[in-house]
Amino acid sequence: MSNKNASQRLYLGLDLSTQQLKGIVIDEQLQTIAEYAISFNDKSTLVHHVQPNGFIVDKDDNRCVTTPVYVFLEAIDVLFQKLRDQKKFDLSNIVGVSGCGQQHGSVYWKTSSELEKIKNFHAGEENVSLVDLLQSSFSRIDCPIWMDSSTTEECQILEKTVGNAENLFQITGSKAYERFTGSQIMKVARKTPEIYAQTERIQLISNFLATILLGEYAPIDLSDGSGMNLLDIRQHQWSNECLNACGKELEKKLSTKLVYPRTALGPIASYFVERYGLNKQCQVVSCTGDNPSSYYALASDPKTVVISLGTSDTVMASIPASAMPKEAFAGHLLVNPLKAYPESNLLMLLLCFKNGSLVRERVREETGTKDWKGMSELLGQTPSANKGVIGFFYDDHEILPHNVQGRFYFNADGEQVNDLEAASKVRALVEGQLLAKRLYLQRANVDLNNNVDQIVVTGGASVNTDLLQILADIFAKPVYTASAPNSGALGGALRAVDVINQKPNTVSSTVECVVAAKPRGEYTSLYDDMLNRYAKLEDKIVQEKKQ
Ligand SMILES: Nc1ncnc2c1ncn2[C@@H]1O[C@H](COP(=O)(O)OP(=O)(O)O)[C@@H](O)[C@H]1O
Ligand SMILES: O=C(CO)[C@@H](O)[C@H](O)COP(=O)(O)O
Repeated sequence: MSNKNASQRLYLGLDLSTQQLKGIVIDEQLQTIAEYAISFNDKSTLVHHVQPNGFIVDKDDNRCVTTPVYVFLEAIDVLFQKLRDQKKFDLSNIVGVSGCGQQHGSVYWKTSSELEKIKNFHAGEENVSLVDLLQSSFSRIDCPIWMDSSTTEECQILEKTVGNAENLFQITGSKAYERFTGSQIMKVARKTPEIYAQTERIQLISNFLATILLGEYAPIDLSDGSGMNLLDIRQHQWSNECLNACGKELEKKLSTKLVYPRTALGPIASYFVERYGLNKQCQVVSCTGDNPSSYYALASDPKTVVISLGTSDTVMASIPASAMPKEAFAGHLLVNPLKAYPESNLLMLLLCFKNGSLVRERVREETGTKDWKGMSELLGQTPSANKGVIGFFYDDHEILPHNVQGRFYFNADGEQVNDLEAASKVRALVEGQLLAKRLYLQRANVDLNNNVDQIVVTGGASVNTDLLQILADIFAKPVYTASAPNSGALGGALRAVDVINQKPNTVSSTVECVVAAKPRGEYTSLYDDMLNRYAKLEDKIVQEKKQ
């Protein structure tokens, strides 16, 4: 163990995301010491609870999408085993741990009694796993995740109960969205009242992660809590109106306490000390949503737009609370993890596009390309703006625009066509996905000319420099990437650094980013025109869907 250093102070960040659990260990200088990813679809690592994609699409209703809680639990054990078995550093040097989770998903606890076994775990029980210890803890095993879009009826009820969509937006920062936890909970309460009654605690995936690390129920954090349609984002409290609409005595099931993303919760559970060698002094810091966590890591100032190209594609920006629009828009406002409103008067804008990496993978396969390099070669065969061809790829019910599904291809004359040849299809996909990001930022009144200096890109696809060049050209802004693409996990590690070292509440640690693509001026007006055509064609698709 040559690299071990007894005085080293290390910080662990975790990201319990859609397809994997990621972990990153950094030192006091914010340098990466180690990175790990446990894929939910990898049979060689998740022996008992592997899932083909990390999630299950219901065969009778493809709008219902869940992940068994055991997948999360096994992945946590496997990640800590990997940490224990590596020889790079000593786990007892980890002084703080925090993390994040895919947003909106919910975990249903029947009882906390078995959590005691994690908190007060005794050596000698080494062979039991988290799944073994928590066998009777859950009132339902399948956790609805953010890809679920089965709660349209519940969304309508929620909006109606508070008056209308506009009112819900003014209270919670979002109109009703199917994946938001409020309507998901309402569905459990309406369709399976016996399960709702048996449920003692409902958690987001982020505070579920903190709960396992602590060995006791951890509170929901305000930034991730903003993705539930249940929180009053100005008051930083639950909205009683929304709670009452979604379930009986819901506050009790969610916990009254809400915390800011930088809150020390207590020491790590003895399970992790006894089994994996963590230090019993290691502190657990509150966990948040993967998007706020990435934003925390990468947004050095409010003029940075962060784009995550993961399973979903997301766009994040800061907007002053005073500029909160009077009219609801298609996007979400969250309690800002950087500088929490009202101190700094900033909210975090989040735009989420459901059809992200999985559609890019599918189109790559459809066009006969084996890998991302092959896809780049196809991209190289067509010019910027694709000779006027535009495509919309909503394989799954999209979020932006809301609930539209299908593929729509248009030629340079704006006529709909049945299919596109391979090279044109690949470019239509990439340009269409990236144009949508600019369009929805504009629709959310973000002034790209005056209020945005740079774009920082993260997530699995952020290593693809061809995508980043197109992004720079479409936005006419420089595009940066961080050295570690797993910024959600990194944000967790950085929050642990900030909390353990008690950095002032308004300054957060951020990582250095390097320029990955510069905008090429000759394409700016081409993409400005394309954006106008894209917006009109999208309107047409949405209007036709309504008829
Ligand atoms: N070179 C690449 N080009 C484009 N996409 C990539 C590349 N490498 C990985 N990806 C995509 O990254 C995705 C995973 O991103 P990630 O941010 O880790 O997802 P999540 O956090 O949602 O689990 C994969 O689905 C894959 O399609
Ligand atoms: O629903 C949203 C945000 O509103 C998603 O962004 C989830 O948070 C999942 O994130 P990834 O696993 O795609 O990073």
